[in-house]
Order: sequence, then C-alpha cells, then structure tokens
Amino acid sequence: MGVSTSRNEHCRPRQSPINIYTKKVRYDSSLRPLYIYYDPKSSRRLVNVGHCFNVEFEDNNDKSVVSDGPLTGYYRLRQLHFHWGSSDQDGSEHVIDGQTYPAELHIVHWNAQKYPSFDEAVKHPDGLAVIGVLLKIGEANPVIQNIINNLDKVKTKNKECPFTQLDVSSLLPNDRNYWTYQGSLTTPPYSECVTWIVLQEAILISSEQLFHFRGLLCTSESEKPTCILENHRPIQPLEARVVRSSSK
Ligand SMILES: COc1cccc(N2C=Cc3cc(S(N)(=O)=O)sc3S2(=O)=O)c1
Ligand SMILES: [Zn+2]
Repeated sequence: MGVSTSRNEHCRPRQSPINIYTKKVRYDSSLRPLYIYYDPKSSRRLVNVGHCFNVEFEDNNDKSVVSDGPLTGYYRLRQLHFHWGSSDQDGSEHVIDGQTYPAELHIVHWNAQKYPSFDEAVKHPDGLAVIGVLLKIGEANPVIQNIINNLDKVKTKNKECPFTQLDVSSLLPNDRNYWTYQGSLTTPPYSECVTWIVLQEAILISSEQLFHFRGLLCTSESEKPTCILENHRPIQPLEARVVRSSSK
C-alpha cells in the first residue's frame, strides 16, 4: 500500500503515447485546418542522439512553423526523428484502434510566440507541438532514402553531419486531418508539455529502409557496437483525456 501524499508525485495524468480509439474521439468543428510551412533551407544537421537520429533545424527565425489547428500562436520547427520496432510488426508509438504501425515520424516544434527558447518551452504545458505521422510498409520513400544515405556518417552515438535541403513538407501525407490531445514527451524526461497532432493518413516506408534504421548504433565509437533495434514507448493510460478529431 503506497503512502499517499498531499501532492501525489506518482500522478502523471497526460503521458504519451496512447491508443487512439477512433469510436471515442470527439469531432470538434472549432478545430481549424493546420497551417504548416517548412523552408528546406532551415535544415542544418543529422545527429545520432543515442536512442535515435534527429534531423535538426535552424530555429532562430520563423521560416519553418506550424500554427492554427488546435494551437494558439505559432510553433517553430526544431527537429524531427523516427521511432521503429525490432520487426515490421510494431514500432509506432501511437496505436490506432489497437493497431500498431511499423514506425512513426515525430516533427517537433516549440511555442516561439510565448516562450524565449526551446529549453524554456519544454517547462510549460503548451510549450511544444509535435506532429506525429504513422508509417506503413510500401514502396521506398525517396525523402527518407535521402536521410538513410547519410546514416553511415552518424553511425555511432553523438556523431553528427551537415544535412541541408530537407523538404519536410514532402514527408507529409496529402490528407491533413488529425487527432489532437494534450500529452508528453515519449522519452525522458517525459515532460507533460506537448500538444500532440497525429495525422490520420499514414505515409509509406519500405521494409528495407526500416532495416537500415535498425543498423544505427546506440554505442559510441570506443564501445562494443550495439544496434538501436527498437525505440518506441508502450502506450500510456488515457486518464481523464478526450482525443479530438478535425474530421467526422
Ligand atoms: C531542455 O529539454 C530538452 C532538451 C533537449 C532535448 C529534449 N527532448 C527530449 C525528449 C524528446 C522526446 C520527444 S517525442 N518522442 O515525444 O517527440 S521530443 C523530445 S525533445 O524535446 O527534443 C528536451
Ligand atoms: Zn518521438
């Protein structure tokens, strides 16, 4: 029997990812279409951060932003990364009606209208907006292939290389309808600072391309090589939250 305290330190009511049960989502006619503009000149570098690789963007201006949708103000593009599984059977973080996908793309933005920096924004409940895009197996994705062609330069932990001219818009599906809910980072420190925007249409990746993701190492050059076979967090309790939908 745990000792209860006045401030229950075990209370984390808005953790991510979650299962999105489409029969329980609420259509919200007040949700606006997403405004997304990404300048390919914003992309800067590819970094192996140990549990995945990030494409990082210049975020000292408003050239690449997301706004409208469920958001107040505008959020600047900061980085994008993927989550995957040890096989094509799972790998996504969000699950739709109990169905897992082989991978998931996260496009991370921070509330530059309200906060002076990314590091400050992650301390607030409306600090980040992450667009989640589910991936399903199909023909090879040429934009993802452009990233894979550079993974050998960031094979080991903390390695980085210049990576410019990535057109992030080309990674988005045509249908911009979304589900949205208040959640958290899905890796430590699990901060509850994310407005999640999960797109309802999946994009394609090939099984061979996923195989290359699993070849990335979580170890540094001097350590015994260990692959990042999977990096997706299990689904978390919905608690008192309701997922809203931009479409009926
Ligand atoms: C000062 O706070 C910092 C500084 C540097 C990086 C991070 N991050 C940590 C985890 C994390 C997990 C994300 S996910 N999978 O939910 O999209 S996004 C993200 S992060 O914000 O880049 C936080
Ligand atoms: Zn992520």
